[in-house]
Amino acid sequence: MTHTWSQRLRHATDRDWTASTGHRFVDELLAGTVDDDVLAHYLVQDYQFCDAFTALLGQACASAPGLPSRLRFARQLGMFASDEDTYFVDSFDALGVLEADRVDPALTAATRSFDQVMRDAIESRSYAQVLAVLLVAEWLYLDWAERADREGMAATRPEHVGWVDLHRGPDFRAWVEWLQAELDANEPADPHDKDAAERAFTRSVACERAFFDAAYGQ
Ligand SMILES: Cc1ncc(CN)c(N)n1
Repeated sequence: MTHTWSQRLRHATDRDWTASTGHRFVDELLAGTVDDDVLAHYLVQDYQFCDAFTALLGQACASAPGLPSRLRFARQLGMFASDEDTYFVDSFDALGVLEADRVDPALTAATRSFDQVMRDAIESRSYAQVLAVLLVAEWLYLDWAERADREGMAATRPEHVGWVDLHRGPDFRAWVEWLQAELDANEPADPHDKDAAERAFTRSVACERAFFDAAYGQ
């Protein structure tokens, strides 16, 4: 069976990928047992992740080869600015997160590393490098959130269920499948660009794992 470029990258990073989708944080989120301090810490860091992530979506829009792709990113940016931001604000309120931690928290090493990966991709302006990082961030999240469909979910609190629901369902799945097809359709002919995109993919998967670890202070 032949595999696409994105499938090969996914298999090459299986160790960090499955450690992320099967992470204790995901187990506890789905079970509804994640400690409030752990969740608050994770969400505070993730809100900062969202800054570079939004810029990355903007760069994808700019680097895309034409209007249909640009419009796809523009739609996703709109969703990100509405539904996802509302989730953060509501969850910060529910968890009693202080204003200073919402706007200017101390960043963990994991957050800084992921931020650097995203900013490197932005600076490259390479469509493949930008897509590689975006695809990991969305595909890996779809993969763990769909555990709720496969295994069921005991969680009921909006802070728990909301984070799962933002990363599953037909619209999010279609977005991830589109990103995957877009990366495969834009595999660079330039070996340096291709190599850099592969490194960006691999670094991103490692960052996802470290990001979950950091929620527990590891
Ligand atoms: C660390 C991380 N990775 C991915 C996602 C999903 N966009 C996220 N919100 N945070």
